[in-house]
Amino acid sequence: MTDYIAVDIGASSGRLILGRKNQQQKLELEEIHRFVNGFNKENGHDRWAVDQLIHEIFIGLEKAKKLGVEKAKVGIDTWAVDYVLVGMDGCKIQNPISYRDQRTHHAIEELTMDFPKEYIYKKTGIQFLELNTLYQLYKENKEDLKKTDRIMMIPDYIGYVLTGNAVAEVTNASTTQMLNLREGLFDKDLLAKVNVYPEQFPRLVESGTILGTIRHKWRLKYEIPDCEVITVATHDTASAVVGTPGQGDDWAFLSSGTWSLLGKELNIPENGSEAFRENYTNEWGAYGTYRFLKNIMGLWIVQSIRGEQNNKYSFSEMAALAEQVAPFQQFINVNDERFTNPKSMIEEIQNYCRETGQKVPMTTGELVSAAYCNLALFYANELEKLAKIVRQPIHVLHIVGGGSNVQFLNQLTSSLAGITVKAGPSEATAIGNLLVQMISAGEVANLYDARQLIADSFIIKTYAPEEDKYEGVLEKYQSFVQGRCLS
Ligand SMILES: Nc1ncnc2c1ncn2[C@@H]1O[C@H](COP(=O)(O)OP(=O)(O)O)[C@@H](O)[C@H]1O
Ligand SMILES: C[C@H](O)[C@H](O)[C@@H](O)C(=O)COP(=O)(O)O
Ligand SMILES: [Mg+2]
Repeated sequence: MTDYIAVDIGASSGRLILGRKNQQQKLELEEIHRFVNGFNKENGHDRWAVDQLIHEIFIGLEKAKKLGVEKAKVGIDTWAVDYVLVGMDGCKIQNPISYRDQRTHHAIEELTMDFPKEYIYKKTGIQFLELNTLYQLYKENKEDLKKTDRIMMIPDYIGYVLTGNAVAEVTNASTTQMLNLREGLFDKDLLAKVNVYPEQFPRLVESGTILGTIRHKWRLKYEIPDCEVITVATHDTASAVVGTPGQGDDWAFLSSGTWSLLGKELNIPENGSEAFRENYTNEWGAYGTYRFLKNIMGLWIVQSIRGEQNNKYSFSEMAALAEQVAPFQQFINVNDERFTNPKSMIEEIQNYCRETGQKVPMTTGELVSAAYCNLALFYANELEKLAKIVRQPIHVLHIVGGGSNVQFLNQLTSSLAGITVKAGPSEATAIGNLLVQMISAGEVANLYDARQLIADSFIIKTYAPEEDKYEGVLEKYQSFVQGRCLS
């Protein structure tokens, strides 16, 4: 029986999860290590401590060895868009800058002055977010860029440090907004626009490619199993979509973690005028699919509230406090860029409500209820648009990720959107990571069988709309947001 280890590093936390098929042919998980992730100010920018993340991975692998794992396959997935500049000496030039750093403010307007957005969208089908790699490279330190031999996306860089082999895995490479949909390569015009040469990116590979074994020098330093690294769907959201047990074609996914990513898995990209107008993206998925989705601010808002209160409450305690508050006391456009990285999320929410003449949430319960209610409203509003753009009905929303634990939010979403919600698994990203490894090892036949295995192995909770509850609330929200631009 082969052991598989998923390394899933989201924006707020990382985890190593050991997976294997048990005697009953069910997928069995064991969380062997969890650690906090986050960015800090360093050399004038918000940066990720990537060496610490790599150290945490080795600590997790040492724990696997102590559990008796002698040999394993390993897959690494992380958040998107961010990258490491690697110099001629093969070493990183600086710690990678976080996508929430202020440096890309107004970068879209600047870059698209002489490079129309419609043209970029036709080429790439990727949504316009200031955090995209394209705008980060546009604003990158020119001296550092000149010293750069390779530009590696975060999970590719981690795989490179572990094995010595550098690749650009397509699901995460697509989030750069520099992959040409038609050519299947980095777009020459966009590379030139940001002064990057094609050879500065490693070769593109599909999910499921064997990257190599962990270098001997690491086995001298850490007591770890004999590991072979597989390049999985290295964008964590791509792994989350693989790990979503959707069946048939009337389902949508909501990867609910630090970000909420709401979308549908398509077999051909949808980069027409309506998708462009609604700023939907066509991130590449595993096995030739496309993740037609929209980024929504997500539980970052709740994480920020918790952090500002010195983690006084656990997330489940915060959810319980929110449930005691009468819902929908104020409307908030959660995608307003003011919530991307404010000094104080609590003050930003309160100022938003003051400026719009609404009740100001003061207690933790009121603040978290405002976050949940307005996330659910955003989801319901977007589901209507999503179904229209893809010209397919959506009857089921699969909510996966940590947010799938929030029963109150799951039920609100089902009632507002008027559709069935299926919640779980919360570790869908890690599960999707493991399943791509199992498919590449021939232990699971394909994506369809992988999703069947998930449905058979984990408890998925179903929520049905509560008839006539919150009658008219969505319509009132829609007219409120029409009065304010909704990104
Ligand atoms: N038991 C819980 N109750 C309420 N919220 C939860 C619970 N577990 C996780 N969450 C929510 O899920 C979020 C983390 O989701 P996760 O998918 O682990 O994020 P990421 O992968 O971005 O680190 C937390 O910020 C929290 O809001
Ligand atoms: C900027 C990207 O959209 C972002 O990386 C997002 O895809 C992501 O990382 C979601 O994963 P979390 O687990 O961090 O919410
Ligand atoms: Mg995650």
